[in-house]
Amino acid sequence: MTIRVAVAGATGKMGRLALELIEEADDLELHAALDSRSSLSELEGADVALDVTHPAASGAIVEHAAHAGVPIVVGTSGWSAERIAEIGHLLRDRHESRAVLFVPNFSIGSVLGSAFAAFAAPYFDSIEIVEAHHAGKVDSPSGTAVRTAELIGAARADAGPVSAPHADQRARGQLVSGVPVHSLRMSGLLAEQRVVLGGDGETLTIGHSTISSAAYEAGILLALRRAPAMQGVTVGLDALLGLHLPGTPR
Ligand SMILES: NC(=O)C1=CN([C@@H]2O[C@H](COP(=O)(O)OP(=O)(O)OC[C@H]3O[C@@H](n4cnc5c(N)ncnc54)[C@H](OP(=O)(O)O)[C@@H]3O)[C@@H](O)[C@H]2O)C=CC1
Ligand SMILES: O=C(O)C1=N[C@H](C(=O)O)C[C@H](O)C1
Repeated sequence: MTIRVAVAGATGKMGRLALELIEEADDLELHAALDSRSSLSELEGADVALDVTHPAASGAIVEHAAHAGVPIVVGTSGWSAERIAEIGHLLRDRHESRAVLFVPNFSIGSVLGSAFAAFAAPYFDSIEIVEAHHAGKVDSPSGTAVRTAELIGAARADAGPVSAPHADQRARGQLVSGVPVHSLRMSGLLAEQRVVLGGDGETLTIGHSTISSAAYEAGILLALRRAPAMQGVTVGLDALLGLHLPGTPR
């Protein structure tokens, strides 16, 4: 069966990548390609939508897809846990069961890096995240860093909060789930993240570098193929990869 995909953000870097993947895949077909001037009604009738736009635009796109009964994969960053929870309420209020799949990072290596950090988190009281992105990225901290910090917080439900001394000083980063996150925006790179975990006499560093957008291809395809059969709000590719992270519902 062919899956008809509507791409919001089709003129952007991620959108153009998605169009190439859809063109090459036998089981995917382009339903609509939207840019900032398009009517959101173009999403309607698709088997699945992909949102890779801008944090300021993503909310309306997700809500339109939800109202139209179109499952949607949300790659756009800048979604907080609170806003994601609001989408869950919206779906429940409307008795709408179609999937809204938020994917903070389509890179399988990045998903694994965040998972490894969650597995290690209960064993180290000091944990900080340093993420670095290209200068064009408008949101900070990155969606990946927010997701990683939330997973660390969940994994430490029994161990207690991370030790983050002097966190009231701006240079100590932004606390997300109690984890200090430090954001760099600069030329010369695409996306990197380091999670540094400190214990007695040792540190453990879990690092991931995105060298090219090819890193996102497998995750985009996985999400587009699986979302049409999913239900409700899901965050991250972890469950789709069979990863069961500590402190998260099975
Ligand atoms: N989840 C993941 O793995 C990844 C997520 N991202 C995220 O994906 C998003 C897109 O990134 P990228 O492709 O690099 O961005 P680009 O700036 O290259 O493209 C943005 C796209 O969004 C469209 N757009 C911008 N503003 C609006 C609006 N108000 N309404 C509707 N469409 C709009 C643009 O259309 P127009 O041409 O008309 O301006 C363009 O098609 C970002 O949030 C980024 O952080 C990025 C990489 C990986
Ligand atoms: O804007 C980007 O480039 C990226 N955004 C996502 C994020 O906020 O984590 C994913 C990846 O890091 C690239």
